[in-house]
Amino acid sequence: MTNRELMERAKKLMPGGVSSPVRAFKAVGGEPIVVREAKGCRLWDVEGKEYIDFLMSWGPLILGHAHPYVVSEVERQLSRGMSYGLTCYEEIRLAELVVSSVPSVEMVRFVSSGTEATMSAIRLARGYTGRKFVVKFEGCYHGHYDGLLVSAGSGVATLGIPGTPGVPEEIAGLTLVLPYNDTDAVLSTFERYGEDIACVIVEPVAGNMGVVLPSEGFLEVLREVTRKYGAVLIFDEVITNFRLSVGGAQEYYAIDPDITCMGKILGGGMPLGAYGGKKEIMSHVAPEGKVYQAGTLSGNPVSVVCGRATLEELLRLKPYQLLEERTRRLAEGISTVLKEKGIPHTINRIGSMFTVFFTEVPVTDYASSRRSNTELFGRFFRNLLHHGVLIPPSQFEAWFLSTAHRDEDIEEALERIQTAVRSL
Ligand SMILES: Cc1ncc(COP(=O)(O)O)c(C=O)c1O
Ligand SMILES: NCC(=O)CCC(=O)O
Repeated sequence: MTNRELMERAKKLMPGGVSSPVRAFKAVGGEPIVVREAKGCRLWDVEGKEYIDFLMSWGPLILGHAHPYVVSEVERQLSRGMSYGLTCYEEIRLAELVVSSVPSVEMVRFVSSGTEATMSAIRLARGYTGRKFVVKFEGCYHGHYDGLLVSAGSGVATLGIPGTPGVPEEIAGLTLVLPYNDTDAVLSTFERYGEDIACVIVEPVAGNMGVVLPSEGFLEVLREVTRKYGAVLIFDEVITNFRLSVGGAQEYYAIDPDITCMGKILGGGMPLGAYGGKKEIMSHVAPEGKVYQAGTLSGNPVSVVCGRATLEELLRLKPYQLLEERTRRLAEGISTVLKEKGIPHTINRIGSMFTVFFTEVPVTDYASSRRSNTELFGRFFRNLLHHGVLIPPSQFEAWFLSTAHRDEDIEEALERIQTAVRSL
């Protein structure tokens, strides 16, 4: 069976042949691949073609695919039951790890995805403050919750979907959208609407307009102004949790948010999300408080074991320095290859995540990231895929490294990328 045959079958059964829009390769063109299996930093499609993987399931797999310890812990759990609908021992173990690792989190509620985490965090912020406005930043993506799809990044940016039919104006109107890194806009918005703002939600390092770092003082201003006006500061760390450091971006930048949204690495590849924060705020969540939020499969035992095993391994390995060095070497190597070919580009990188933008201008917000040459990105993506390198099928996403990407894999990837770029 070929990728094409299977995608044709898939398209008759599922919209676009996918379970999530970004998987359809729409913005980059070419044939989407259908995955057969993956191990470590490598992935194989149904035709048996091998890829060095820098998509890494969009972030969760910081230990690589099918890490032996994680797999053995998950297998052990599988035979003990896949869902109980009651609190289980493994949930408590993961909660303890999260609370001891993430500086601002004193209590945590597990959910099943990043979207559920941000949606629930917004509800909690509104319930806690009794206010309705939400401040978000252009090009940040916080999952597909109605009020957060406004001016969103990721697939919404990639597919150029303006707003989203199905989100009523009345709901979109409660979201105030500001440019990322624009502290003046933040301050003037608070001067005008401050008493009605429930929360600011931000990716402390943006990953969904491509990687964009917070400029100096940006996160500090968010912390100060929300505190001054009694609004809740929500860090969406769905990408950055356990990626920039064990304590995430809040530890990296030493900022103390009120609520943190988690996902991806938290579940180590299984469906799991969480939101957590100060006891003062989390005690408003039902049944302790009145803000309702629930889930049949929330805190699923298999997911929490997968997450627990992943975090244990991260705490044991402390791989952040090594990941940083390897990622730097890869990013610098790509830059050299592109320079040889005379292709203007900007690479934004932090730790083990980065984006190659096809523009010379510094990328500091959504407007500058949109100046990238997406047609060239499409060709770059397709050539890389052809030569066995899998990266996110969008200019507006992050590449991820894992501990399974060894030095020799980085060398091999750079050789493949060089060949791919030469034939651009
Ligand atoms: C920063 C951020 N928040 C939230 C989400 C939503 O998470 P999920 O796709 O698990 O619903 C994502 C990714 O999709 C994300 O990158
Ligand atoms: N950075 C954006 C995502 O991770 C989204 C993945 C998806 O929607 O399938």
